[in-house]
Amino acid sequence: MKRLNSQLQEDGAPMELILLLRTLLAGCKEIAFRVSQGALAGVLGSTLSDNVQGERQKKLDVISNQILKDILSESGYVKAISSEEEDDVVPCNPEGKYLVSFDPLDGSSNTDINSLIGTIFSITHAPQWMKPDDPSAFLQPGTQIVAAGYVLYGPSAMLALTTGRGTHLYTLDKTHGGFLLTTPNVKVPEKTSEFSINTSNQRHWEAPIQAYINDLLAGTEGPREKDYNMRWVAAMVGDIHRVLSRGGIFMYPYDKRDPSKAGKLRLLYEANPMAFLVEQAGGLAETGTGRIMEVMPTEIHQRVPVLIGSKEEVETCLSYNNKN
Ligand SMILES: O=P(O)(O)OC[C@H]1O[C@](O)(COP(=O)(O)O)[C@@H](O)[C@@H]1O
Ligand SMILES: [Mg+2]
Ligand SMILES: [Mg+2]
Repeated sequence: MKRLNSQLQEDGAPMELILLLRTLLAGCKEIAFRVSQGALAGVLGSTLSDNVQGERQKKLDVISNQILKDILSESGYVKAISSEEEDDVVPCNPEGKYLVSFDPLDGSSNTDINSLIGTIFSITHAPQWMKPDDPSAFLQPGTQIVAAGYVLYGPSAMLALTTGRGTHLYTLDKTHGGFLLTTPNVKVPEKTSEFSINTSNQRHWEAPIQAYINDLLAGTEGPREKDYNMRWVAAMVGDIHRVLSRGGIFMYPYDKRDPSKAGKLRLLYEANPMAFLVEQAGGLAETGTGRIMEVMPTEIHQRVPVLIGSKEEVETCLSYNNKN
């Protein structure tokens, strides 16, 4: 099986980007090991502190964040880091060519129930004008991303990665510790009968989303004349991996619980990297009013509504905006 390195070279990735990705993934392998140790290593449970998102941090949030911060800041390739778990950007090597944004541990509510969790990341060029502690350099639209991916810590540790030449899936071979290419150029089916949304928020959704979901739930008796199945992993990395693997629509739309927030999921750490991966696999990634990757960020912890997945299903969902 092909190794990560040769696929990245085949995709024309510059050597320094390949070395940065290998460094980042070495951190993810360390996280995969810590996660697999679970209670044996005392990594389960919560800390006593809340992060800038206002969420109680899990021990694994803090551990994963520290592992990635250390390995990236020592690498020399990175000018600065922005993390879901850090209030501000973390300055690294002033000569570094790249910026890395990451969600060190996605699916935090799953850590203590041994369910799916992962790490999500994206890489952009570091503007020469920027000072390493300048957050404005991170306010680049998703169209500027040069590499994005996630590592899913599941029954097997899997990597989904794109450098803009398709999306490939790799599996971590624990015998020699390398990621091997298991699905090259994965394609998201255009049609699906599977949707993914936290329906406990239904009463807070806007009317078009309410109508769209009601029609899915109506099945063959309804206007869609087809039965749909529902899945919710409560970890975006797990739900998007299912979408990449067999199609579907994953949604975390705007809801009225907190009108000051445009959604729950973070643009830089979650929505943009997942949008790049799914678009490179032939799917769509929308906010409801436009392409996620064209959103011009205004701050590093910005949230956006998310509708991602099978092309025809996302288009149908968006068409409900025009219905009375
Ligand atoms: O608890 P809810 O409303 O189901 O939200 C689940 C969503 O929240 C998240 O867990 C947020 O990510 P973090 O765990 O990194 O904070 C997503 O992975 C997931 O899609
Ligand atoms: Mg997350
Ligand atoms: Mg997280």
